[in-house]
Amino acid sequence: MVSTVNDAASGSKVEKHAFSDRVTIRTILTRPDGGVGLAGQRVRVGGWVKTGREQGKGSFAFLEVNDGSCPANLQVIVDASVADLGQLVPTGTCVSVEGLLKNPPEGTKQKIELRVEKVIDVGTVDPAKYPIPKTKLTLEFLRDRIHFRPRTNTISAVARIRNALAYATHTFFQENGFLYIHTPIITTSDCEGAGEMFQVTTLISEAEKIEKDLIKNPPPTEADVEAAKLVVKEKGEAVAKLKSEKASKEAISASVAELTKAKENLAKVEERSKLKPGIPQKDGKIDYLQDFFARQAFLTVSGQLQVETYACAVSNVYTFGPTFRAENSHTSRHLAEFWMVEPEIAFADLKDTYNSVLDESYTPNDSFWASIAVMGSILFLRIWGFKDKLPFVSSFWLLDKCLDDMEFMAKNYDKSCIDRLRMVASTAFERISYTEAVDLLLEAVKEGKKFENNVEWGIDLASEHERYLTEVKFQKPVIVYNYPKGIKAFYMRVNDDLKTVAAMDVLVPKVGELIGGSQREERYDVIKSRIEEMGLPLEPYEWYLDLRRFGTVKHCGFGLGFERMILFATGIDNIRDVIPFPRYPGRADL
Ligand SMILES: NC(=O)C[C@H](N)C(=O)O
Repeated sequence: MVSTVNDAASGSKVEKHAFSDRVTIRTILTRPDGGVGLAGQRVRVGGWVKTGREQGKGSFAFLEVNDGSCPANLQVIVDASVADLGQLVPTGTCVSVEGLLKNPPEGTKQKIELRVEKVIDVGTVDPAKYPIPKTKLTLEFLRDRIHFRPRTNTISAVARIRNALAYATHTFFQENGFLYIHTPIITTSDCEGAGEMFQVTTLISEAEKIEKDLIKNPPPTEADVEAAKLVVKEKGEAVAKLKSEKASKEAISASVAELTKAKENLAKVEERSKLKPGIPQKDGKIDYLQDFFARQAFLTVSGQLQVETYACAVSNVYTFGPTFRAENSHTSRHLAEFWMVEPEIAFADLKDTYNSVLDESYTPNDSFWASIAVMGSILFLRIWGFKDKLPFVSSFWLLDKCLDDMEFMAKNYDKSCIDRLRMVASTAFERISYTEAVDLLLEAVKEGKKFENNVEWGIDLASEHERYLTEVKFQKPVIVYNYPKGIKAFYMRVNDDLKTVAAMDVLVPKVGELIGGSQREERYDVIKSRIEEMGLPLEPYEWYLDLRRFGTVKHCGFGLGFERMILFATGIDNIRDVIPFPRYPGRADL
């Protein structure tokens, strides 16, 4: 039995995994001594062979085994007397083995290796057929083998970083008194009013079912219905006759039973005779009353509107979940399904004093800065003047939790990713109004900078504009605020100039827009006319208007694109590679 074993010499022990009889490779290799102090201990490990080779004329084999608990592989040595080596060496083979940890001979790169005494289980691989046989494969190639890509160094590192950032997000909000609200995935309101929603309906599958059924069992004809009606009539008359003849109770109830059966049959025949192929229509339009929810429903584009109902009741809330946009975007920064962190705070407004709040030379050095989700919150707190509530801890969350993965990213994808995290943590963010941003872009154009998209006041900034501001002009995160109301959503608070809204976007190097937020319009009359002005129907937003009719409160919130934060942290170029199962036009594998 392999369990925790004490090493008397060093006092160190290797921890057994809580839910299996193995130890994770992480517990061996990520110790400060690299595992040296564990020599002599007996352990069981399980994992997948990254590379394997037979040595010494087939007398033993070296296997590099990885179990996903850390980026590093454990070197495993198996003698030919212990197992069939040919079965163990192909890349992708799964092995569960038991043996003794040993210090390898001087001069080798490993600090500790496992000498196998017993092979417990093998999940074999036919190398000629294994879809990801080589170790260096492009990320594009891996997108076509989505079920195997977690076995690669990059995708497993991304998974660990993603996990750490999700943990950081919840930790930050939990430690700062926010309630996590599970907003619905299926919704009947279009938060952004942009009509980019995926519809949720059973009308199509129901119609297909009916069509198939009607082919198999053709619907009853009018004559069938008449015949069934006739049977009911006859059975009814039979009952009446028996009753008038004062027949026995038994005879009457038998006859009533037959009548009931005939009536049931008629109901069925009538029901089936109404079945029509195709989507149900009424007055020339699709009849959503017959849909699953008896109305049109969609996948959410944002949890904001619903989370506002909780902000307007329990004050500090956040939601963190998947959101969906049916936007035909083929860029490296858009997904049809992505995760968003959305805090919402009541009793908060865009303070006139925020200048002074931001100008304070606060140099944060806390773990939460490493999670950019949290960076957003800190920004939020800074912008809205809650600076005294900033958390203070001594190290970077991501560098604390996943230093080895971050080093892997720095080595293979983006040399500057770790420095970028540090920079964001220690630099005061630039803060400019939209009008100033447009002026700066126009200035750049004058000086010869070429943009594909025309620059003028009133445009929605394109990603090339955003990246110019954050990467070239300021070379640090930039908060752009007070956007023209014409390009922003109906719920944003109209500023006194009546031309702009109290919105802010946070632009960061590498990704451009990371966060979009705003103060919400709390004035009933203003928001009602904004909805109308934008040509949106009032009826679906009546409940939202109620929040302003009854006990309205100033409140603010933002949405942070979780995958964009991972792009920012890792330096990976394409957003499709930082979500486990990317969905984009033309693709929804698994
Ligand atoms: N919660 C937010 O402010 C995010 C916003 N609803 C968006 O989707 O951009």
